[in-house]
Amino acid sequence: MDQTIIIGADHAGFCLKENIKSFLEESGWVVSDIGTDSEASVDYPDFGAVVAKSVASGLFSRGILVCGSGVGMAIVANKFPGIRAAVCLDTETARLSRLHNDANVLIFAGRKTDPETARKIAEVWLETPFEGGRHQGRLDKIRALESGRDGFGP
Ligand SMILES: O=C(CO)[C@H](O)[C@H](O)[C@H](O)COP(=O)(O)O
Repeated sequence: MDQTIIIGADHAGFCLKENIKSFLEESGWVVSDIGTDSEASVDYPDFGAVVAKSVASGLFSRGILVCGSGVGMAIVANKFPGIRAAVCLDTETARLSRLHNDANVLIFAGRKTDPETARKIAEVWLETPFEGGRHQGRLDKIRALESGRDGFGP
């Protein structure tokens, strides 16, 4: 698997981002950190968009985002066609987001998840493959929705 990954956070996710970045580097990943670089208040869309665009364009195959609750980053990241971003508060959700959804962006809640739990979640998420099979057809339908080929809407 490609061992490079892009990571970003807002001020509420900064501390957890730093911790996860160290964990990834210790585990042999080459990490591209796009900020933020402190706990000074910033706007999560600025960072979520950079990570999501970098993954959607194929520059990176995986990304990680952190904000306070995970919700803001999820809303931003999932605006980009090709992005399947999952907020994971536990390892089971992380596992399923890979097995069933082929999630390509992992989102943490910096104000809810402790570093030890986050490291376990990241490990499971990075190591679990996509199961394919019946799940591939569902991803194909999401792709069709993104490109307007779904038959719904105006
Ligand atoms: O978007 C969010 C909440 O849905 C994120 O958790 C942000 O990190 C949060 O809104 C930031 O809040 P703050 O009061 O500006 O620190």
